[in-house]
Amino acid sequence: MSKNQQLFERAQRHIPGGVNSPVRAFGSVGGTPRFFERGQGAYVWDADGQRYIDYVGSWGPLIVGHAHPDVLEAVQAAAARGLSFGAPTEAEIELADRLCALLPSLQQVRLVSSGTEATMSALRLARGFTGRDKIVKFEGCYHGHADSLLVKAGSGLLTFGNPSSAGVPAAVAADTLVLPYNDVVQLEALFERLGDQIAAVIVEPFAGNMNLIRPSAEFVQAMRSLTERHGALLIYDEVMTGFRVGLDCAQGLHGVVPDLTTLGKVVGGGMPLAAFGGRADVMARLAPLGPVYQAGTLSGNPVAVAAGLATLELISAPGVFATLTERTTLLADGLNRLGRELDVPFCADSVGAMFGIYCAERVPTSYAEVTASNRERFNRFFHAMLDLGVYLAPSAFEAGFVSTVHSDDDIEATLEAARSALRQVK
Ligand SMILES: NCC(=O)CCC(=O)O
Repeated sequence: MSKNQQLFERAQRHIPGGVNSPVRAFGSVGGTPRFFERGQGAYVWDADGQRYIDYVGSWGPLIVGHAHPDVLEAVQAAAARGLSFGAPTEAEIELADRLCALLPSLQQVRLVSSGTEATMSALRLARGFTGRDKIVKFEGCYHGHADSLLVKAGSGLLTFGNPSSAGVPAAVAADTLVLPYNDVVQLEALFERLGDQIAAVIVEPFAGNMNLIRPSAEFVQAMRSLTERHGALLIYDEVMTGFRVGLDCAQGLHGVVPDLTTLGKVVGGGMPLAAFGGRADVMARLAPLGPVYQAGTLSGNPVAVAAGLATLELISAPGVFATLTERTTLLADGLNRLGRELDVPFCADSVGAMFGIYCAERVPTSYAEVTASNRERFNRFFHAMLDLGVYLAPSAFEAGFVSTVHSDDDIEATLEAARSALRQVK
């Protein structure tokens, strides 16, 4: 038995499924999850000493790669001053100032510890602000694991074929209205019918939890104008896209000013940190100013804030995002070329430093199209790549991530591996 297999056996004794988050299990691709011992730059090493080029990056946060010296130094210095105070610190102000400077839609921001907390809190705030109960989400979008959002959700729910979680009271789910992503006609019809009861529309502005799906310009425009017209809030869930698709996030690329934004992953640089923020009049409804309660012992944790600040500093340097975007495009273009060359229904797409790989003839634009892709071929491709030293997300429904330390050589090696993998799975 390999060390990975031994660890997996051991893990399953006291940890359900052997993992602390379902997407880590190789539940849909099969086989043994890799147990990582170390990460450096663009690479990770598993318990058997195998090295992989890593395109998961802890599911998004590691935009400057593993163990970046600047991030480590900031974290170590902060840790030496104390792990947590449960009281305000100056560094929190710095991070809030920085986020508000980077995103014009943020007038005020509150720090929390996970993306789930950010979306859950933003929704409660939207409901408290509007005095309305209903929310609109889109099929295949994943906004963390708060009850009201686990309805027709993407990520692990889609991967494991259980898109609406058990344990969510029917009464809670009843206030979550779910529509197909990119369907303007249905969105207009819903607002026509129930517009005065809808507190908010929450959306992944590029869907990254059902692989990578782009919104159409009409869809983006409709979400903004309909919410505005009907007194509902538009929540851009940028936990994944924030500082990942660009320094001005998806909202910058769309030219949209949402009412509220949620952030996570990159803002914490690999530490548990997330945020939600937006219009000052809305944020003023939060306790201790207003009646909407939201709290956290570790919110704005100084060690996490240090990691976030150091990461944002690194990616704010001139040219960083241009290079990141170029490299990610190089990867997607190369994968598209291989699909054509080898005559396999296989293609890719990318936005900023985020990419999608599809075992399909062309890039899907909807949940229906993406779920019609060839999952069985993806699973074999995943394993072939893993054997060749490339770590992709173990699911046909998750986006991939490139970091600032993936070199042109890494991309080239990945494309070489993909050529051989595609030949195997053809
Ligand atoms: N798309 C998956 C995630 O973004 C979150 C990772 C997790 O659920 O562990």
